[in-house]
Amino acid sequence: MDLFKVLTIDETRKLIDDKFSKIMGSETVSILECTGRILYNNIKSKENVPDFRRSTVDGYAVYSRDVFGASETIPSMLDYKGEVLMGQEVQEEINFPGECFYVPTGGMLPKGADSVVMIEYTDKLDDNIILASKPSAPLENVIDIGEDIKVDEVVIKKGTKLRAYEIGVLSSLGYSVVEVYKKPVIGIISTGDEIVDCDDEKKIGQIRDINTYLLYSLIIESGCIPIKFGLIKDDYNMLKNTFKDALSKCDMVLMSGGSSVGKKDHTVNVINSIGEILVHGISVKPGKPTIIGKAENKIVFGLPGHPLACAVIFKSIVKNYIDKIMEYSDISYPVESKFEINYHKAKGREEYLPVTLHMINGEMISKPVFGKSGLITGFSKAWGYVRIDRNEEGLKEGQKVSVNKF
Ligand SMILES: Nc1nc2c(c(=O)[nH]1)N[C@H]1C(S)=C(S)[C@@H](COP(=O)(O)OP(=O)(O)OC[C@H]3O[C@@H](n4cnc5c(N)ncnc54)[C@H](O)[C@@H]3O)O[C@H]1N2
Ligand code: MOO
Repeated sequence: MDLFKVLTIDETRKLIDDKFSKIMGSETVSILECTGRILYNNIKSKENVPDFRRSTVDGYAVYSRDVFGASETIPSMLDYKGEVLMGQEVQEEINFPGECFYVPTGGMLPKGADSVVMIEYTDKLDDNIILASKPSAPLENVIDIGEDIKVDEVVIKKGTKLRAYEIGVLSSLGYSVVEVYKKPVIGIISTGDEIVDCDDEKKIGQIRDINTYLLYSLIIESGCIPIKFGLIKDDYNMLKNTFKDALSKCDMVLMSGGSSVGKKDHTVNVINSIGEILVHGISVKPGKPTIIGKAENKIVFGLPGHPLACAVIFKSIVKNYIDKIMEYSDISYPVESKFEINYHKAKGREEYLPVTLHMINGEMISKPVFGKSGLITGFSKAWGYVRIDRNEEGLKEGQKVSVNKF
């Protein structure tokens, strides 16, 4: 396959969709361990929440018609029938006209009561008579049966990423465990004679490994399990053996470096020796010399060595595939801003430009962070990125742009 017969990002995503149909299986995990996991099935409620009428205040449970028109000058006179105890079913009921029950916040309303008058608006005339000086409408200060969740309602949809709020819903419905997608296991192989590990001694001409750690973190952020297969020298056999090992242990493999056309760029040959190359070159800046292959029915990515290019391809292509196999759609809401300067780019490549955001005179302004894709600080200094379409020639000063968080 010729290098740089490039596909667009959209064509690349479509090709991945066509060639790979894998969907992850499920596992059951405790709700204490499921933050950020993707839900495998719809969660349907077997019950109403709450399943009894509950007071939201400390006060007197009444029939609203009994306090209609009550005021400080002409209070409604109510017969006190007793007290509701927390956590207990109330057997008694109140009768019209004029009966009431004391009810604490969260307590069950007796039958016949549809409203609660807050204690602040009542006076105890004697042991049997309560005066209410304020009206209380039907269901005022009350959570009705099924007001939160109705029986048979789908409360959380399959494919939802579980947050604290969904976990609260699960516990309210009596789920202590939940079925979620298994985390994809992703292998990372970094290649290059010049790369040393971050705590190794470094000589002139060598650089510390960034991509292993960058990818490791991006994989965790994306809800997957990373496995490091180490730093491999530019040696075909060593790379092939490590690649085989990674394929046997992982759902997908990411190789960083060696994706271009240099003499020591072995990634293409190694993938070809076991599987096939599907893409070599994407029209995106940075990240053009990306490789996508298929080996043992698994997807394999050859990511560019330049750290920013490696991150852009992860975010735009790899993450898209990860979401797909967990049937998750990541909806992110960009921040709208005005671009600070005129910025020129060549037509033909989609570009991911890192930017910072600034509130200036009440307007959100985005400023580009310039830097080559071999520099790591481009994204660490930035808040997010602006995606510039491949057919655009750049951005104009003052142009409205959407900034996505990185
Ligand atoms: N003749 C051409 N040369 C290059 C082209 C091209 O089109 N024609 N494309 C350039 C672009 S764009 C990129 S991106 C790089 C991609 O190169 P490779 O994927 O083959 O990566 P390497 O050559 O191995 O490394 C490139 C660069 O990145 C550094 N690197 C590699 N791995 C790591 C790591 N784990 N952590 C930190 N930095 C890493 C490496 O030292 C190199 O400086 O190719 C251009 N060349
Ligand atoms: O992908 Mo390269 O990083 O455009 O520098």
